[in-house]
Amino acid sequence: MNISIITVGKLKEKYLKQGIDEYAKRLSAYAKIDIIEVPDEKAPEVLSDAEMIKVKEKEGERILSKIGQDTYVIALAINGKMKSSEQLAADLDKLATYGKSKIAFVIGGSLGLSDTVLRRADEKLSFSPMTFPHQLMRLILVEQVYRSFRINRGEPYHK
Ligand SMILES: C[S@@+](CC[C@H](N)C(=O)[O-])C[C@H]1O[C@@H](n2cnc3c(N)ncnc32)[C@H](O)[C@@H]1O
Repeated sequence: MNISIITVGKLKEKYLKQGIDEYAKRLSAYAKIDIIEVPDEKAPEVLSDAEMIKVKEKEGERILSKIGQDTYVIALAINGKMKSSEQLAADLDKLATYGKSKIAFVIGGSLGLSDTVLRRADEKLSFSPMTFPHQLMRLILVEQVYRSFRINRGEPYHK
């Protein structure tokens, strides 16, 4: 399975980078993993609604340029569907069974994902009704994807 994680902006914090690298390394034993960073759109602190939409759409175009037509897209969205780890694992297994071998997880920038990206998504996945910083979300996601593969292989993993 080819898993890509598409994110907006450069990861700056060293402690997050170390965690993500560690889980990406572990995950690479089970799947081909690519973490793709697209540039964030520079914007002032305070934005009108219209400016916010414009920023998200620009970042969205960059995200979509990294996604092939045959890729199954899972957008991370606060108001998406919540799943247990076992459910995520089962769903990834099902996708592989039905020949969907390219999966892209998409994480928005600080303003979130554009409507165009959300429309392209095959599903929207929520990790909770709380808002996480997009860079921390990367770490949480890569750990959960790793956990999914361990669950699907029936390998022990601390609960
Ligand atoms: C700082 S959040 C953006 C907040 C923005 N106000 C919104 O509602 O999308 C950045 C990105 O992290 C991801 N994210 C943050 N919290 C999440 C959660 N609880 N579940 C799923 N994705 C989340 C989403 O992809 C979001 O676009």
